Parts: sequence; structure tokens; C-alpha cells
Amino acid sequence: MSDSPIIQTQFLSKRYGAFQALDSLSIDVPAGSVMGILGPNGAGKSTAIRILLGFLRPSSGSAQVAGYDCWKSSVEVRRRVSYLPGELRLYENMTGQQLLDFLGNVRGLRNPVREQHLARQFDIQLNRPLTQLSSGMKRKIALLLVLSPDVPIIILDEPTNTLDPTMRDALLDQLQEAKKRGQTIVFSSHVLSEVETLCDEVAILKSGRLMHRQQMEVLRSRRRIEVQFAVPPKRELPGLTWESVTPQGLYIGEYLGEIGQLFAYLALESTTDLQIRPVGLRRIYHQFHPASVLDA
Ligand SMILES: Nc1ncnc2c1ncn2[C@@H]1O[C@H](COP(=O)(O)OP(=O)(O)OP(=O)(O)O)[C@@H](O)[C@H]1O
Repeated sequence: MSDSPIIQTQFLSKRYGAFQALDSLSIDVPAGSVMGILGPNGAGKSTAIRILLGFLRPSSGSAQVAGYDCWKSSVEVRRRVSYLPGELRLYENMTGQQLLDFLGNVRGLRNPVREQHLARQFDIQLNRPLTQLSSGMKRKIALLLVLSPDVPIIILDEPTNTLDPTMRDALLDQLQEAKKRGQTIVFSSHVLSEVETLCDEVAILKSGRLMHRQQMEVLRSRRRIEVQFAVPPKRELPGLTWESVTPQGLYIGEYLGEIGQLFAYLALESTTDLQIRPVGLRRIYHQFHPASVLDA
């Protein structure tokens, strides 16, 4: 992963008539990293993504991909990006293989070995006409089309929609592989768990505005802890903050620091029980979207 951004937006705004769908969004995505865009329905995720692809013109502000302005040089941008739209429109009269051949020849960035590998991993029957396939099967073919070419950037709009749990896991594995190959990935989602496992950074949107950016590495080093002490602790530990104590003497708090130091501290106190887990994205997300219901 490099520090130089391969995707950037500056004060990006989009109005549909009088409605402000995106409001001064400024983000940057380092080359080789994975960025998750999170937010409830209508937060502006697809709008932002469609501006990045050059399908929508910003009302104000600007966006660049690989140094190219997304609106003025959209052909250059799309040459470098593999894109999965939220709503699929495939050529239904073709088989999966015919579609691969057709689009592959148009774009010219095919990787036949990866195509076959993905077809096996996703359990895709490439010889059946798309009209005979379920919506989930069509989505698998679309994912194969997006993940197989040798492009530096992959942008996916809610990629796990309509996928069964097995396929969802297979997709997350393949996105990890793409990251290992050095591809930059941006994807939108409602599902916290998949964002949590895959992303280096998360942008939380609300009503078109960027509410929060979260480096996942920082989040992973924060832990929720619950400790039962026989008697109240006598010492303090840097990085450990107690938030509440129950009448039964259960101390609840957060710890940011070396785990060995925490254990050494607890060993010196009258610890009788302990629960420890990462803070998790859910806690951060709900600061901005308290009413949203998302999975664990
Ligand atoms: N063409 C359009 N004309 C008018 N309003 C639009 C148009 N496209 C999107 N919007 C509005 O802009 C807002 C942002 O929509 P967008 O599709 O970007 O949200 P989203 O975060 O992708 O939502 P979802 O999770 O439901 O896909 C919504 O309120 C939507 O109704």
C-alpha cells in the first residue's frame, strides 16, 4: 500500500434539482488500500461512486482517479477501473462465456487464467444463457467480469447484495486476493461485518455528508473490557478508562494499549473474571446512525 492517493475528491457536491444528495465530500484513497463507504439508504454512496466513474457530473467540487478528472477524462478513468453497479444490466440473451468474450474483447484487459479460477471459486456455469439464471447467479457472473481484468482499481456498489452466505465469503476472499495483488478497492455497503474484515479505512456518510473517517487498524487496537474485581482496583493503567461500574463490582471500560501490560495490571489487582473484545465498527457507526439496523 502506498501513501499517495489514487482516488481523491475535493468538496464534491451533487444536487438533484433542489435536493442535495452529496455535500462537500473530501476523501482520498491511497493506492493499494481498501476503502469502505458506509451509510444507510439514501446517504449518497451510489452518487459518490457514479461521480467517480464519470457517469454523473458534480454540481461543484471535483474528483480524480489515477490523476484524471472523473468528469472531463471519464474514458481514461474507466480504462483503469473495474466497476460493479448497484443495479445490473447485462446482455440477457448471451451466456456467461459469450458475455466474458464480448466485454473482454472490447476492453482488452482479460486475464483468462483468473477468469477460470473465479468461475470455479464462484461455482458459475458459464455455458447457460443469462435469462435462465437467478438474480444471485447473474450477480456472480457480474463479479467475475469485474474481478478478472488486470486493472489497478475496483469499485463496487453494494457487492454482496443478493448473495448467499457462501458466495459472500467467497467474494470477500477474492477481494482480499485483489488487495494482495495491489489493486485499490472502493466499495459501498450496509453490512458492517464485511466492511470490518476487509477495509483499511471506512468513510461513514449521512445525508450526503462525510460524518467520520475511521482507520480500521486504529479501531482494531481499541478494546472493550469488562472486569470483575473482588475489591475495587487500587492502581491506574495508562490507556485504560473505566466508563461504568455495576453494583456487583463489574467494571466496564475501554483499553488502548499493549495487551501484555493490561494482563500484568490485572494480575496485580483482585481480578476474578474478564471479558475482552475489539471495539468494533458497530459502536462507531451508531454514533452517527443510532436508528439504523445493520448486521453484527
Ligand atoms: N436521479 C435522481 N434524482 C433525484 N434524486 C436522486 C437521484 N438519484 C439519487 N437521488 C437521491 O439522492 C439521495 C442519495 O442517493 P444514493 O443512491 O446516492 O444513496 P445510497 O447511499 O447509494 O442509497 P442506497 O443504500 O439505498 O443505495 C437519495 O435521497 C436519492 O433519493
